[in-house]
Amino acid sequence: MAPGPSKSPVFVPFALPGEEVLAEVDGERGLLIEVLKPSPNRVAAPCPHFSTCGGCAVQTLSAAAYGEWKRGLVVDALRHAGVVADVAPLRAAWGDGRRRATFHARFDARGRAHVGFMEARSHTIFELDACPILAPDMAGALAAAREIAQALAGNEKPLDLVVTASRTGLDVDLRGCGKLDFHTEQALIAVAQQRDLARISNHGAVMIERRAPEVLCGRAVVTPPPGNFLQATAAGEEALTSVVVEAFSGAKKCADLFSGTGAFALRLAEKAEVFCAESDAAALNACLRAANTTPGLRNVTGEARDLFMRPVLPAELEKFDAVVFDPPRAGAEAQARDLARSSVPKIAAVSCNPQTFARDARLLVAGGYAVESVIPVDQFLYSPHVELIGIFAKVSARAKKKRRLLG
Ligand SMILES: C[S@@+](CC[C@H](N)C(=O)[O-])C[C@H]1O[C@@H](n2cnc3c(N)ncnc32)[C@H](O)[C@@H]1O
Repeated sequence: MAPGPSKSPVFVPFALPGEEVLAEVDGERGLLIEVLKPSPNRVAAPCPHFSTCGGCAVQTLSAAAYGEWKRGLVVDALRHAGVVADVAPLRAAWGDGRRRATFHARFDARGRAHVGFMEARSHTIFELDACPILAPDMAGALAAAREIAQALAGNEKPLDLVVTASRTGLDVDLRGCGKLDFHTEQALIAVAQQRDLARISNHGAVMIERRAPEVLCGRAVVTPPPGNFLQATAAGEEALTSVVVEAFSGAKKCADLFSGTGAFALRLAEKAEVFCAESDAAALNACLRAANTTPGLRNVTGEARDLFMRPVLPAELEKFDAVVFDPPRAGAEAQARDLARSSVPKIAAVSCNPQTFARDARLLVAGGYAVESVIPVDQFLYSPHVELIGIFAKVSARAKKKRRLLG
């Protein structure tokens, strides 16, 4: 962001703070032509597709500046919401790369499928053979996506392919192609065989499952339902869950709200009984099945429940020593209100959106919770996305009074 000719700010993608640049300005946006005076924080972009591919916009910041910038996104959101908290340095959790990606496909007039990511500032597909931020287990994902898309060429609708690396092979869920006829399904089954894919589904409906996809959650082996949410990197899931497991050590009864397929629950169940609540019944069942088939885990129970409409109430929460909640980007306002009114001793809030995290944290603080730690976690290398985790402890009325007296 820089002052434009009219002194109103102009957003110039790929320019860094403090730089002097030559840009073609159109309204509030500028097209970077040349960097005249580079920032001392500027480094060379590591990816050859930088600035053409729309995927990874923030590659030219030095590691230290990048870490401070992402941490700053969390600091700003908390400050804006009026929540006082020390924010830890950014934890890099890229591990060996992304184990899940959504590729886009579009078809040209000759019926050729173009598959890849969107180009920067455009609706054109940027085709690439390899993406450096994908995990090695995603090798072959782009080639498989291209063959699948080509088999759907008659379809013409814009298509998305969600590809997840599982330990039994790639798991592909198609979005946007509608109901397929017999011949197209047969062509896709042939691609699955040739490419040795684990599964292909069409918007959650399994078309072919050659092997059940498997993902490890601690000691448990989960078969996620098609197109299921999964933390973007295995290292990210490990980073987030290890903070929660450590914060909840000693807890005997825990709850995992917005539990998905049990990333937190199945690890916590190594030491504690866990209750899960999640709106997606298929994800919840996958978690419960994994819990039941993993020797040595404590009891894991669950309820398919819409926590926006029907949050777990303070009276229901009383039996838990610790609760983790990990909602979608919209956050968990209703659930945070009820958690704030409970006396659960320890709460972990996990989020992919600093703004809604800050709003929910403010509710917890207003309800008598103290912020013990806030840790930003980076799974989405080179993107403006940041995950974060906050640990909160209930301050009893007596302890609160004592703290006030002590200043
Ligand atoms: C960010 S994911 C977290 C999943 C899991 N904790 C994990 O780490 O893999 C959010 C989860 O919230 C679930 N969800 C979305 N809206 C919900 C709602 N209204 N009530 C309950 N669960 C919901 C989604 O299905 C998804 O599993």
